[in-house]
Amino acid sequence: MEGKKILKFQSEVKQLLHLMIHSLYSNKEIFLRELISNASDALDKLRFLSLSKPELNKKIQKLCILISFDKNKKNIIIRDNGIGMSYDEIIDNLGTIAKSGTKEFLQSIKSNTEKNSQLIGKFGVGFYSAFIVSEKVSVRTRSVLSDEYDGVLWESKGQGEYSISKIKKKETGTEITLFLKTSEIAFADETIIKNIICKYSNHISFPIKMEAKETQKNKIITSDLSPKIFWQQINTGQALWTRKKSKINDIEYKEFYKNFFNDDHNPISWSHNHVEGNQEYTSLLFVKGIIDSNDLPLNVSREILQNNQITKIIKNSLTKRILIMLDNLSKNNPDDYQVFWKEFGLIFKEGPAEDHLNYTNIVKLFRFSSTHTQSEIQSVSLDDYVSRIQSNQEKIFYITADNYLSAKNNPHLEKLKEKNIEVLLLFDRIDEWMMNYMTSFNNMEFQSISKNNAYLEKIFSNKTTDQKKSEKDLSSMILRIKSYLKDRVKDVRFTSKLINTPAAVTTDENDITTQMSKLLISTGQNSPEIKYIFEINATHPLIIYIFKLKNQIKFNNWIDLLLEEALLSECGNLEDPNKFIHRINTLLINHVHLKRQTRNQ
Ligand SMILES: Nc1ncnc2c1ncn2[C@@H]1O[C@H](COP(=O)(O)OP(=O)(O)OP(=O)(O)O)[C@@H](O)[C@H]1O
Repeated sequence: MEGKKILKFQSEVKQLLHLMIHSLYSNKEIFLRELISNASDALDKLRFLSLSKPELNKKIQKLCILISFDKNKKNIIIRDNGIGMSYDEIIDNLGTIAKSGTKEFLQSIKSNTEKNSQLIGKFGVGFYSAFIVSEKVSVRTRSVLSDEYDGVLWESKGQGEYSISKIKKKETGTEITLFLKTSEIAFADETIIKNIICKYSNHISFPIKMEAKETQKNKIITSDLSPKIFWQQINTGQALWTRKKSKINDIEYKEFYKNFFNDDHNPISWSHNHVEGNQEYTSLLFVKGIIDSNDLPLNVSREILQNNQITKIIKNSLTKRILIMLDNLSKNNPDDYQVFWKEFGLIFKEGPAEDHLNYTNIVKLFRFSSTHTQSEIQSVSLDDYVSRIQSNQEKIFYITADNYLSAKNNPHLEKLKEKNIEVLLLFDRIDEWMMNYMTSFNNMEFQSISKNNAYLEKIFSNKTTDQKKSEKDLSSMILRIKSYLKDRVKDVRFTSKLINTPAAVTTDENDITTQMSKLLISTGQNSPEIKYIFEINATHPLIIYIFKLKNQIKFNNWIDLLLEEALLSECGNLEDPNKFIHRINTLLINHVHLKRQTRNQ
């Protein structure tokens, strides 16, 4: 041993170690998963390095991870013949935290003490988890690029400092010895170690071997009378996705997902396929997924991989597969699909704009709130909508608003509700933008009911005799309003859309909608000013009352009030709310005076 140095851990490592050791760590056994995963990474790195250094080829013939234990010495040893570490690398890797993920983990831990133990499971916390069960950890390592006198011994009790010295090490690779705390000595046990490996590390593609003694069952033919030690492979050595679908049960898929992706929850669904043909690959998809193919180039720069023709073909077919998987889930297990939609619906809504190729299959998976279900829960599919459509209905109606209640109570819905025509209620912020791309379904166009349009006119053209008479009687009112409002509105007209509401505003077919304008403004862009069409319900008692007003000032005041009400309902706010409040108060005072006068007479 040469030049032993004592060095201090970076302060974040100290924090992490403190947490590891003192937090309520219910899941102590994961220390082995983390160390095996590091060993497996080290083997992968060596394999990768050998691509550019053929002299390392013979080292990659027998890559493996060896685990041994000694109950009496209270230790567990994890060995790999991977890439190893040099003196400087070990200081960088085991003395500091360079990974942003670990920093993020520390951050979340600090602000969320209650969920600490849950959180630890979510992040791969790596090497330092060894200190959960060990009072001392010793690492003997030698980089494949160093000679035998450049081995390194790193030791620490996990209390703020570590020692480091140069040693002679014959083999390249890393050997980690865990000196177990007395309270954790139970981990030095064959069955326990085997179970942990099978639970967390079965999918590791390198053999994980354990020291085993000869027993009656696994007798080795030997002339020697003393029991033989040999290395027994514990993991199946075959990644889960490479096994036959029929030989894997649901529990294995679920456990694999949770361990591989560091997730506490079970996957909602998965799709496991082996494809043969021009390209051969296996995929196991949980939205997060694994693709295993020998056809991909070994030169794994992300750009090269993404632009590769084979990657593009695989990507296209996997997108289709995921859409089929979701479609099956939505049909066979709508409750689980609802969980998916709640979590990912917003992202999914980017689909029509981003992926024209799969447009039909994407929009089929959309779920909406509608006037039929009368619920904020987005559960209506476009197929559901079409199945309930009226015999003469040619379009799919929708309305966009800031939230469910303003969509549901929008006055534009009044007549449609009476006619039993279903309307989709869209109130996610992305919806208005999405509707620019979601133009049709099953050859039916979408139609916003707050936009003026010839088809909507047609739907409402079937006016009652009362309505026709009222509109005829009140026809002069339109001109009177127009000459007062002038260019404050684009047009004034009668409407038969409304029942309980005296007036409403709509936008012209080719004009920008209120929601789109709001979206532009909220993203810091300029929005053109909207000129609304002011629509009057000629059968409403208030309109009939106003029509009869001879006093022009009073008439104008009422028209202002109706326009403000309509704008408030459409936009959710007013340019000058105080003016509106003042107007209402004046009208109320007049009303009270009038009542008093009548009583006094
Ligand atoms: N057996 C090993 N052989 C070679 N290098 C290793 C080994 N174990 C750890 N290392 C080095 O130490 C670094 C830190 O390990 P640590 O487990 O803390 O984090 P990580 O492996 O980068 O991430 P994760 O949190 O996902 O495990 C690794 O990135 C690797 O470079």
